[in-house]
Amino acid sequence: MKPTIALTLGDPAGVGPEIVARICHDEEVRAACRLLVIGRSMLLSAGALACNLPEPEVDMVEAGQGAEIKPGLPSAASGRQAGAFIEKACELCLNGQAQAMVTAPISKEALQKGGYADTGHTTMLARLTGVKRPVMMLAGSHLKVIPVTVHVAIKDVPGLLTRELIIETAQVAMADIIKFFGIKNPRLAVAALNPHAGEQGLFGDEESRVIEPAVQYLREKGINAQGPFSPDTVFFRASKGEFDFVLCMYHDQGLIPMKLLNFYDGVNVTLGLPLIRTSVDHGTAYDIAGTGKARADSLKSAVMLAAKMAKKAFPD
Ligand SMILES: NC(=O)c1ccc[n+]([C@@H]2O[C@H](COP(=O)([O-])OP(=O)(O)OC[C@H]3O[C@@H](n4cnc5c(N)ncnc54)[C@H](O)[C@@H]3O)[C@@H](O)[C@H]2O)c1
Ligand SMILES: N[C@H](C(=O)O)[C@H](O)COP(=O)(O)O
Repeated sequence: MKPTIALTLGDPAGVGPEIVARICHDEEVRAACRLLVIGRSMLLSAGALACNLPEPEVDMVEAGQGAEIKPGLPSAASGRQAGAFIEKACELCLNGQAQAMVTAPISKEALQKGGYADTGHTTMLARLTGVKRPVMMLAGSHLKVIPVTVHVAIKDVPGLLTRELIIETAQVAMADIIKFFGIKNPRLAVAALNPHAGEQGLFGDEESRVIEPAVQYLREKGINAQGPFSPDTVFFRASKGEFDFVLCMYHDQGLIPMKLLNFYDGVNVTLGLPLIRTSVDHGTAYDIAGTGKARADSLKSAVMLAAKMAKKAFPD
C-alpha cells in the first residue's frame, strides 16, 4: 500500500503553498504515496494560482485559524498557522493516520511571534513527542551532514560542545541511518571545531579535550567514526565518497558546503523521533513568495525520501 504523507503548507506567507501545489501535480510523487495536505485550502488554491496551475485534487485536512496572509509578509498570524499545521501533521503520524510527515519551510521568528517557544520544526517535534535528543541531518546526493549544535549563537558553540553531546548525536543518527537507509556500517567523519583541527593545540583544545575522546568512545562502541578532521577538507573528502556522513560541530560548518552542493534537491531529515519527518533544505524565500518562481525540487526529494522511509518502517 502507498504510504500516506502528511504534507504541511509551512509558513503561509512563504513559498510553501506554491511548492506544495506544484508537488500535488507531480506524477512521480502521486505514484509513490498518498498526499494529505495539512493547512488551509484557500492557501493551497492561492499557491496553485500563483504558479499558474489548476486547483490540486488532493486530500486535505484543514488546520489553524483563518487569518489575512500576504505573501512575503510573515506575521504572528502566519507563524501561528504554521505551528498549527505542524501540530496536526504530528498528531496524524502519532495516531497512525499518516506514515510520515513532510514540512514546507517556516520562519522561526514568525513561529515565535505566533506564540511558540520552539526554534524550528526539529525542537517543536521533539517537544511534541517527548524526545530529548532529536538529530538534524541535511542529506544531498553529494554530501550528508549532521550538526551537533544547531540553532544557537556561534559564541555559544564551544561551551555547548561536550563529549556526551557528540556521542549522543552520533549514536541517535547512526541508529536511524542503519534502520532507514540500509547502510550496514556507515562511515562517519567527525569534523574538528578549530582551523586545521587545532594544529596540535595551537588554535584551541576542543579537539584533544572533547572531540577525540568522543570519537574514541564511538569506535569502542562499534561505530565507524573517524576524526576529528580539518573542517576545511573533510567535506571535500566526503563529497568524493571517502565518508558517508560528516558530523559537524555547528550549523553553518556543515550546512554551507551541503547547500552549496545540493541546494535544490537537499533534504532535511529529523532523526531520533518516533515518527518520520523530512523537509526542504531551503527557507521560506519571502523575496519570491507569491510569484510562482519557487522550485519544488527539494520538496519533491523530501516527499520521495519520506515515502521510501515509510515503506521501510511499514512494510506491506
Ligand atoms: N525547513 C525549514 O523550515 C527552513 C529551512 C531553512 C531556513 N528556514 C527559514 O527560512 C527563513 C528565510 O531564510 P533565508 O532567507 O536565509 O533562506 P531561504 O532559503 O529562504 O532563501 C535564500 C535564497 O534562496 C532562494 N530560494 C529559497 N528557496 C527557493 C526555491 N524553492 N526556489 C528558488 N529559490 C529559492 C530565495 O529566493 C533566496 O534568494 C528563515 O526564517 C529561516 O529560519 C526554514
Ligand atoms: N537548519 C535547517 C536548514 O537550514 O535547513 C532549518 O533551519 C530548518 O530547521 P527545522 O527543521 O528545525 O525547522
